[in-house]
Amino acid sequence: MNTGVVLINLGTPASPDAGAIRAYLSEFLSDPRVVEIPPALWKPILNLAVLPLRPSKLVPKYRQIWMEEGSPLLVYGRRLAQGVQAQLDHEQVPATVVLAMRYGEPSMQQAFAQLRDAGCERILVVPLYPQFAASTTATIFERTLALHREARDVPELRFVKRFHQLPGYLDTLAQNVREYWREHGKPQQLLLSFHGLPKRSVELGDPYLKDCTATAEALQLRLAAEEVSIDIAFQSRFGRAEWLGPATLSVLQAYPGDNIRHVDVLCPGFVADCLETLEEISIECARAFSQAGGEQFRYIPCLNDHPDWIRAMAGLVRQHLAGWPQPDA
Ligand SMILES: C=CC1=C(C)c2cc3[nH]c(cc4nc(cc5[nH]c(cc1n2)c(C)c5CCC(=O)O)C(CCC(=O)O)=C4C)c(C)c3C=C
Ligand SMILES: [Fe+2]
Ligand SMILES: [Fe+2]
Repeated sequence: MNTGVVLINLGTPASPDAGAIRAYLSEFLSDPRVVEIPPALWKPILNLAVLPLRPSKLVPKYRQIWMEEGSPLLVYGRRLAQGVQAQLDHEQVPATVVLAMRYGEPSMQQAFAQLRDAGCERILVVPLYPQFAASTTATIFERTLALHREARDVPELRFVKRFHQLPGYLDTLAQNVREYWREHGKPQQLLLSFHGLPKRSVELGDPYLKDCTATAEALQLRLAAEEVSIDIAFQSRFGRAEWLGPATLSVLQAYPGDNIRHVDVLCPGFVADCLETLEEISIECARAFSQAGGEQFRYIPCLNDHPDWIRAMAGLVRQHLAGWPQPDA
């Protein structure tokens, strides 16, 4: 009997064109786990304002970050899946590793079909989000079950909830920062920028804010000897509701007024670089910081396909596969 592992990230448009971006946003923003406004109110806003207007604004942004092989989120996701497969093969852990996206392609449906065709009767589902939010991780759990709703022969399933305390994740992030500083020198300030969430999600019980705070504290401990001040902020606000704060953009705009003019930004909530890091942080936020009087803005890349991160992810998979008995054992 074979074992499958599916690594799942958010998803990204198939091309940096308005049509593909619209199709992606339509699927993403129609998920009631992502936008928790009653559908009768949200559908008209989505169809009459967001989908007609937002894609054309995003075209130049996606074009700026697009890589030769495709969207960075997908490119790094593929490299991670291939790397984890190679690492597990090397460790003689028998498992088939595939990549899927919650929205767009490669779809979760395709991934589960591929694993079923490979004879996998046990599947480990690994959302690529270190911190748990209902709008990211829970929707993957739900979609997994929904995709098997009609099936007659359902595989055994295990789910990874989060991995913000995984030593390999934290150590590789801290090591990346240390190496960056050794090579380029230290900043006055390190800003940890996490993807934001509506405040209401946390009030309703999402552990996301606690997970982000715990991640920041763990990184702070690992970087204490560097003696660089560390702040935490939340980026990528969407819509009119109140989101977690402080907002990354406002924090950066306020720094020069406090005489902080050399800043490094790290985005520990994203394991792969994407629009939100390469465009929103590295371009938009960098520009705003400079306009506010900042002098040096540096963005430290995500874990992407770092060999230590690939090994850490393979280790996480190994841990979660442990003790899963073969039916004939
Ligand atoms: C209600 C809206 C949104 C919530 C809640 C949200 C949470 C959330 N998102 C990520 C990770 C990513 N988001 C990305 C893009 C993106 N996110 C939203 C909206 C919400 N996100 C939108 C509308 C978009 C598309 C771009 C835009 O219009 O600004 C991406 C990048 C995709 C890419 O193609 O590169 C990622 C990754 C997390 C981790 C999270 C909650 C914790
Ligand atoms: Fe998002
Ligand atoms: Fe954004």
